[in-house]
Amino acid sequence: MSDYSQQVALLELQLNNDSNRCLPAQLATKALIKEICLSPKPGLVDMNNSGAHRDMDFQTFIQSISAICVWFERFYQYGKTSALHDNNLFLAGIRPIGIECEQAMFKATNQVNTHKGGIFAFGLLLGAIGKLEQLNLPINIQSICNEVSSICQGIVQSELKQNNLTNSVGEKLFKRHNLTGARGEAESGYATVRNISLPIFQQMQKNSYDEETCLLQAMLHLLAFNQDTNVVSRGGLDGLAFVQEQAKNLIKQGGIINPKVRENLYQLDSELIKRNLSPGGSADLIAITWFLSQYNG
Ligand SMILES: CC(C)(COP(=O)(O)OP(=O)(O)OC[C@H]1O[C@@H](n2cnc3c(N)ncnc32)[C@H](O[C@H]2O[C@H](COP(=O)(O)OP(=O)(O)OP(=O)(O)O)[C@@H](O)[C@H]2O)[C@@H]1O)[C@@H](O)C(=O)NCCC(=O)NCCS
Ligand SMILES: Nc1ncnc2[nH]cnc12
Repeated sequence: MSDYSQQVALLELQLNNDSNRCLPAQLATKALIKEICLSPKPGLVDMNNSGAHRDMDFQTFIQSISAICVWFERFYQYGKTSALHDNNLFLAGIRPIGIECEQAMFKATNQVNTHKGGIFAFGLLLGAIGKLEQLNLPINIQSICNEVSSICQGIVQSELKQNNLTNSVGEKLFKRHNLTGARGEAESGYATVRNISLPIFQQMQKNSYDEETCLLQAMLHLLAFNQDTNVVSRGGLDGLAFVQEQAKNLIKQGGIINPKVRENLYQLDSELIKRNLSPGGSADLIAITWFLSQYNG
């Protein structure tokens, strides 16, 4: 068994052993476990190092997952009980749960932001699945993503274009560079995942590569194409262009199935650490890629 599979199995036992929890909540927890274990992830926290982060490490992420996974059931149940609400009301109702979950994360990590983007995304995905289930509608990649997109319809317009007041990282970057970040990705129904990383992940699976290799290849494509506001907040648009160019170069060489590229990933990790660049948004999308792959067909 690879280090990745061993660590995933260990953490599954430790963090995901409550069989009373609904399946979507268990899958979301699994997705976060797989993301943190996947290594090497350039600039990000993984099993090898803390990437470009000085305030968090692998253990911080385990504490974070342990604190937030108990909230996943709440998002799903909210989706069921609020299935008949219109989309605006649905979103307004799920946000306080998201904020409470964020607070639980900050408490568990000593105020470090490990999964703010992940909570936002999985809150919406689990809420959408609960709603679909309650309405007896089909549950698959397309229907889940359509539902998140409907729930978030107008969120970029209303929170980034009009009421851009709180000056969160996302709001500042929208003003400066027109980047729509986590909100844009949700409103598009996870277009970057559906159009880029998920097809790559599925193609690799079809070609019988192991899960770790499939996820690393999906990650390379996210690094190459995702407009990651975390990278921009630390390194500006030049930082984003650098990460994307490097990843595109590795893809051109065949990606992760070329053993030389696997080696180069370690070099890219060192380079991003040196430049203080961390693709935290892409980390979330890795987890979402795996999660959605479980709803294929
Ligand atoms: C809507 C919110 C997510 C608001 O947050 P904000 O206005 O800050 O929005 P964004 O910058 O757009 O994104 C927030 C996080 O989303 C991830 N992200 C970034 N780019 C993308 C992208 N293109 N697609 C998808 N997701 C993206 C990213 O999260 C990850 O990185 C974080 C760790 O990185 P780090 O570098 O450590 O970040 P900081 O500590 O902030 O900075 P440093 O000082 O270290 O440099 C980690 O969170 C990852 O998950 C972005 O950070 C949302 O917060 C909100 O409204 N919350 C309320 C709850 C809610 O509404 N929930 C709804 C339903 S549950
Ligand atoms: N592995 C990781 N490293 C840094 N930031 C992240 N945000 C989500 N996952 C992350």
